[in-house]
This record gives sequence, structure tokens and C-alpha cells, in this order.
Amino acid sequence: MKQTSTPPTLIMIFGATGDLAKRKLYPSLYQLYLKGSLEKQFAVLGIGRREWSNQQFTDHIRNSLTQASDNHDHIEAFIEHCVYESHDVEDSSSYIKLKNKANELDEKFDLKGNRIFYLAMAPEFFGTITDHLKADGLTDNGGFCRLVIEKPFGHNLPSANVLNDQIRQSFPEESIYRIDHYLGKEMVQNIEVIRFANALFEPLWNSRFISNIQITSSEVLGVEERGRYYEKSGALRDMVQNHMLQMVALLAMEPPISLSTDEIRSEKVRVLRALRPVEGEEVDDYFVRGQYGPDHEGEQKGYRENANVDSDSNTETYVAGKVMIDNFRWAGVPFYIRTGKSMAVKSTKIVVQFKDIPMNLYYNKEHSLDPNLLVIHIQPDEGITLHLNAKKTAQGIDTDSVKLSYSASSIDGINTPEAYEKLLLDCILGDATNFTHWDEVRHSWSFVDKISDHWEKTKDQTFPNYSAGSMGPERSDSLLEKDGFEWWPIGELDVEE
Ligand SMILES: NC(=O)C1=CN([C@@H]2O[C@H](COP(=O)(O)OP(=O)(O)OC[C@H]3O[C@@H](n4cnc5c(N)ncnc54)[C@H](OP(=O)(O)O)[C@@H]3O)[C@@H](O)[C@H]2O)C=CC1
Ligand SMILES: O=C1O[C@H](COP(=O)(O)O)[C@@H](O)[C@H](O)[C@H]1O
Repeated sequence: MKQTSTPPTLIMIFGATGDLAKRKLYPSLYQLYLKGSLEKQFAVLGIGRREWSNQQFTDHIRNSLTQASDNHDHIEAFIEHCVYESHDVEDSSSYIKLKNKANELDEKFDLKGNRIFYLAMAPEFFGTITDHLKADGLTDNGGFCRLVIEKPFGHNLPSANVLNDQIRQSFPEESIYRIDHYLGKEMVQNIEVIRFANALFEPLWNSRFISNIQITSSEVLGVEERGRYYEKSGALRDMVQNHMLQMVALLAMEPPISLSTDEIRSEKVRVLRALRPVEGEEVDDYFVRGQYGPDHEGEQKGYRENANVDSDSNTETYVAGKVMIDNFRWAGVPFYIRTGKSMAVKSTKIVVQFKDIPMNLYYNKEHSLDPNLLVIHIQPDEGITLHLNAKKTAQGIDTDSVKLSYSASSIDGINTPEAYEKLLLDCILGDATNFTHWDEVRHSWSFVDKISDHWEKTKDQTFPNYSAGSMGPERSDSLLEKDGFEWWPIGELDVEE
């Protein structure tokens, strides 16, 4: 069944031979093709440095789609729309060849000059590519021109500023689609709907009724082959600057006056502007860093044993933090965030903990009332659970904790699309709502830079301070304990339990 009709589009993927393109981009485009969102008028121009023939490129895509999709029936038809061009992005003389190839495809598939330039490459190339796209006339083709940029967007605020200034010379802000793939996740998109489409929650969504919010994004995988990138990044830049702060912004923003891209973005920006800055020694009161060592059984290796990682590395693979939002709605409510590699479970969950009721009528020595929780299950399970207290089904007035659950992932026939699929479709349709505006990026960097500045100055002598396969360093528990809270055990909060 046709999903959404899209305008004719040429998608030029820079980095077409890379990991991201193979694992995410081709499978997502193929899904859009299977659903009818991409029809006859589209083409993919893959660009890589290696000297591949078209045949090698299409074999590569075939391989990617065969692994990623259960439906192999339309792979050959999809591949007919894919063409490869070997091109070194640093070679200024070869952009003209690229332009000619793009024009050929425009004509062959009747693409009306519409182009998406997807930069699935290391960020140091972004500026060079955008300069050339403009200077050599690839952006001047009579249709729309959109630029999709992968993370990381800079390494800190100054470098992000330089990068932004450079790409803005060639593309206006409204044509720049900065990807944060968490914004394409079904349940991250659902945060807004849960909040703004239910009379139940919004009146309680403030410091009078919420005691704290916990956001966990834990991964089982370690850093593996990505040591070179990760040594420069660490968990703070890799996950907190973007995905974690985006979730904070969606949870904390004011209701926008409409669902337009600009209104939603400006509400998110206001939250990011209200983040309480923490710097210098103060960072240690608000943030905890960790690095995984080998597990006790010696089955999982420690971070420092990965290729391209310094044997004395000070890079954090885990971050927990208390984020305060200094505005009227959230005064005094901690947003605790934690994320890490090589942890016990792969899970992203948000736990909204409501304040205790003013007086407990049901209290007895054996049983105190549990707080109400709203749990938003982002992944791997998708859904929401509301934890309430109800009467025990027996005599007396004892209470029991019960859960009302909605599991989006267990509804027959619903297979929520991969985040990249949704984001690619949004970009083709020209909807930038789920992409990050420069103002969001810059405020996030400004918050994160103060923390990384402190960490870079002070080597953590306790590293490695958590075992692979655990839930992170003990110090992250103290972060909550000193406020009278504890991390909810996310492994025990599954939606279908
Ligand atoms: N992989 C992932 O899961 C994720 C990746 N990202 C981001 O996406 C981007 C790409 O990542 P990934 O695919 O993993 O990287 P890879 O290292 O797998 O791929 C890099 C790509 O860049 C191409 N390339 C490098 N130098 C040149 C050059 N001078 N001219 C033309 N092409 C060149 C390579 O071509 P060739 O091999 O032919 O030289 C290859 O296609 C990065 O910014 C990364 O941070 C973001 C989120 C997740
Ligand atoms: O952006 C990134 O995200 C992944 C985690 O994504 P998820 O969708 O699996 O939660 C992380 O592994 C990677 O280091 C980071 O660059």
C-alpha cells in the first residue's frame, strides 16, 4: 500500500561505500520503495573514493538489502535506480564530472532538478563538499536542494561554529537537515503526543507533581572497532550533546502554539537555554564519568584493550548527570540522565516519577505506597506503562502496585519503521521538524563544553571504574542517593512484563 507520495528526487550519498550507508541508508530507502513512497522518479547517486564499477556498487547494495530486508522481491527493480561515481571530495577538479552525472540522472528519471546531498562522511569533509557543491553549480539546478548532515556536528562549540559558518555559505538554514537519529524513533516522537494529546498528564507535568525524571540509554556493545572516533569523542559528545539532551528538551518543553517546525524547535531551544550551566569543580557534583574495564569472568574486554585506544585512555564510555532546568515549570526537578557502552542491557527508557501523595491512608509497617511512574519505553520495546496503586484482590485494604501498559511493538501488523527511514522520508518531503536546528546544536554544545573542559583538565584516576556488563560505576548511584532517589531498575520495567 502506498504510504506517502514524494516529489521526484535525486539522493546523492557522499560516503556511499561506508558503514552507515550500508547498514542504514540503503535498507531505509528500500523500505520506502517497498511502501511506494519512492516510485519511478527517484535515483540514488552513490559517491565514494574507491574506484568501484557500477556493478560493484549495485552488488554492494544487493548484499546490504538481502541482509536487512525479508522482502527480496523488489531488490533488482530498486537497484536500477542506483548509480555509482568514484570521486575524491578533496579533488576540486572532479565536481564537474559529478555535476554531469547528476544532470544525466535528472534527465533519465525526470527528477525536476530536486536534490538531496547526504553527507555520510567524516565531518572534516563537510565544509569542502558544500563549498564545491555551490561553486560548481550542483545546487543550482532549478529544484529544491537539501543538505543532510550526520553527527558529530563539530567537536565543541567553536568547531561547530566554524563548520556552521562554512556550510551556511552554501546552504540556508532551512535547507540544512542535521540528523539526530533519536528524533526518528517512534517513541521519542511519541513523547510530544503523550504530553500534548492527553488531558491526564499536562496538568501534572511540572515541579508541583513530578519529583524527578530519569533517562537511561544503555548499550551492551562496547566501542569495538570505533576506537579512533571514540577516543576523540567519548560518551559525553557521542550521546549526551545530541540524543540525551534532545530527549530532555522534548520532555521539558512548553506546549508549542502549533506543530509547525519553527514552533516546536523554538520551544526546544528555550529548554536548552534554561539548562543550568555547571562548570569547574561543580561538575563533580552534577556529573559522573565512567570507563568500562574487563568483566570479572574475563569474557568481555575493557575499553583500553580496543584497537586505536590509548592503553592509559581517559575517555569516558559512561556518563551520568543531574540536569537542572532553571525555569518556572521545572524549578527543583532533577532530570537524571545516564548512558554508557558495555552495560548490562540494551535499553532506552524514560521514567517520570511523580511526587508522593500528601498523606498515606494505607500505610502499614509492611507496605508503603510506591510512587506513580510513567515509563516511556523507547527501545528495544516500544510503549508506555503507568504504575499505579490499587487495592489488593483480597480482603482488607492493602494496596498493590499495578501497571497499565500500552505496547506499541506487540500490536499485530505494526512494525515501526527504522528511525532513518522516517527521517529520510521527512527530508524528501521537506519536513525538518525532526532534525536539529543550529540553535539547538549550539546551546547543547555550550552546556556540554563546560563539562568536557573540566574533565579534560582532570584525569580520572579511578578509570576503569565499572566492569563490562554492569550498570556503570557505583558513583552514579550516589548522584541520586544524595537527593533521596535511586535509579529505577530499567531491566525490570519492561512494557510486556
Ligand atoms: N556508522 C554508523 O552507525 C554511524 C555513523 N555516523 C556518522 O556518519 C558518518 C559516516 O560514518 P561511517 O559510514 O561509519 O564511516 P565509514 O568510515 O564506514 O565510511 C566513510 C565513507 O567516506 C568515504 N570517504 C572518505 N574519504 C573520502 C574522500 N576523500 N572522498 C570521497 N569519499 C571519501 C569513504 O569512501 P571509501 O571507503 O571509498 O574511501 C566511505 O564511503 C560519520 O560522520 C559518522 O560519525 C553517525 C551515526 C552512526
Ligand atoms: O549516535 C550514536 O548512537 C548509537 C546508539 O544508537 P541506538 O539507536 O542503538 O540507541 C551509539 O552506539 C553510537 O555510539 C552513537 O554514535
